[in-house]
Amino acid sequence: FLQVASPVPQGPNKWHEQFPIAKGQRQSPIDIVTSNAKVDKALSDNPLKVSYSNNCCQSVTNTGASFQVVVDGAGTEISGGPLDSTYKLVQFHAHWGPLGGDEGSEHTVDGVTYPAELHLVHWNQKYKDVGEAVDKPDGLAVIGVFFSRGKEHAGFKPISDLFAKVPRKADKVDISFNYDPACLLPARRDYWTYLGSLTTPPLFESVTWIVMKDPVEVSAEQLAALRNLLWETPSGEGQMCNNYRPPQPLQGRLVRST
Ligand SMILES: CCCCCNS(=O)(=O)c1cc(S(N)(=O)=O)ccc1C(=O)O
Ligand SMILES: [Zn+2]
Repeated sequence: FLQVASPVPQGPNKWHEQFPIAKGQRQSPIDIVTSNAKVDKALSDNPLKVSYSNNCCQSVTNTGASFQVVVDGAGTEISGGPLDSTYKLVQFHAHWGPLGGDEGSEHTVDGVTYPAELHLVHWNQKYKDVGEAVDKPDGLAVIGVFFSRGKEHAGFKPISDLFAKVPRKADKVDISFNYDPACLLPARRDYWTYLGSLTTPPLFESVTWIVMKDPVEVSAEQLAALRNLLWETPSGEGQMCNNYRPPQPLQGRLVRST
């Protein structure tokens, strides 16, 4: 009769016990100190090329840690900028804070947080699949887009409207409409880039981060819709929030800028 509940996931400050790489040399996220970022002409000489198709998004799932829009790789590629190879989009998700708060992003800019941060995850086509790429030093490229609170984002609405349909872990709904994830990128394509890691376990140091400088505006209602997603808390099921890792030591890494 002893109830053995499934262990509630440990917070970021405990991850190092099971994932020692949490204290590694190229962990993410980081605080981007804009005055230390180095403009690299090479990044603009070979501009980041984002070519997504508008029928690549298959479904939205509640992973128990975020929402995840699963993408089939057909034609959704990025290249150029800091990338030495072509990478394909596999999924996108986000991290966010408490209702109405201003923290929630993973990367911060001169110590400033945003209410949420979107991650578009891509894998290097030199590997046979994402499972092979996920722990290689050049295996992944993640585009980070800050969400700020403002007017409604028409492009994010079809996705944010689906969160109420996937309240619990492993819930999944198909995306039956055409959707081009490029609509989530800011108009100005300037970014910072540095070598880092996954921000959730297994925390592999396999990510070339491309963090867009400009946030995109989403409405308070769209940020609130993120809380239609539920997850396990120590006191039972609750609204998913504060699913972000705080900034990690830079360890002498260079952040480059367009
Ligand atoms: C085989 C283990 C896969 C773990 C990494 N998968 S992932 O899609 O890259 C990912 C990235 C990230 S992040 N925040 O982009 O580093 C978060 C979650 C996941 C996930 O799998 O849920
Ligand atoms: Zn993420």
